[in-house]
Amino acid sequence: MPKHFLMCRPDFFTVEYAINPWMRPEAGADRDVAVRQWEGLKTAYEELGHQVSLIDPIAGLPDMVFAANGALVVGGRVYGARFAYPQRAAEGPAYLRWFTDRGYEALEPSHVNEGEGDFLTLDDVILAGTGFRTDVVAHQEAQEYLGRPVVSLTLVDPRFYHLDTALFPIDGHNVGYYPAAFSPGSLAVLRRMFPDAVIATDRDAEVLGLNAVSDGTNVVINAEASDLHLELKRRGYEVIPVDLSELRKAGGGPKCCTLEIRGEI
Ligand SMILES: NC(=[NH2+])NCCC[C@H](N)C(=O)O
Repeated sequence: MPKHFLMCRPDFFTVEYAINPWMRPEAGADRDVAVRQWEGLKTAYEELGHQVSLIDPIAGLPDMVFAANGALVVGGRVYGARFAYPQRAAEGPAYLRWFTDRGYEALEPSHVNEGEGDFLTLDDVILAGTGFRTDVVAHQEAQEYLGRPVVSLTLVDPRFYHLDTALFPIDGHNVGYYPAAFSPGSLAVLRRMFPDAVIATDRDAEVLGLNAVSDGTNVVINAEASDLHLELKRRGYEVIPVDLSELRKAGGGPKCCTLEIRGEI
């Protein structure tokens, strides 16, 4: 089944502030390299038959490339984002406007939440992260608006500040995740819900290997996550490695650059 993704070209990408432990403004980042790597990701999706729509980047919003944070779209309904840090605040309304301009039904959120960075949608449940960015009350707001069960998971390692840095849906019913990123209670929930999950190693997690995008057959994943590649191949998945090393300097990977639009209007 082809998917529909929203992406944002990193034309204004920089690392000029630090809101997660990956970001080192003094080290900077190369925008041209970032654009080239991002083009590689977009091409990978298109070659797999997925549709990519684009939102115009805005000068002064260097993290806008991380489209996953812009909203959560399920069944054609758009739950808007409200960013935790002022540096990214203007992205929420910009992404929301992209959808309302195209006729989508949308909710302006009352609570802090960073879209698909912290909400990952499976067939029967939405997994929702909290602890660093998204307020747990936003989980309830999303459940009420989208009419899907939302399960809250608490993140405890600041390197894995969004749920999508520590876990990814492999298909509609199973996930891969990094156990050390979760609180003991949340880890017990994951073990109960997903007894057959793919468990990532420290090495996978440290290259943001969990920040992957699967269509149920193909997994688009950071090139360096070699342990995960092997395990996914062993399970019969097609591994599509991408190099997003320049965007990782801002704490992002393939999934961060990708907002899935589920259910057209
Ligand atoms: N979905 C994601 N994990 N996005 C990555 C966002 C990176 C961005 N620099 C931030 O800290 O907000």
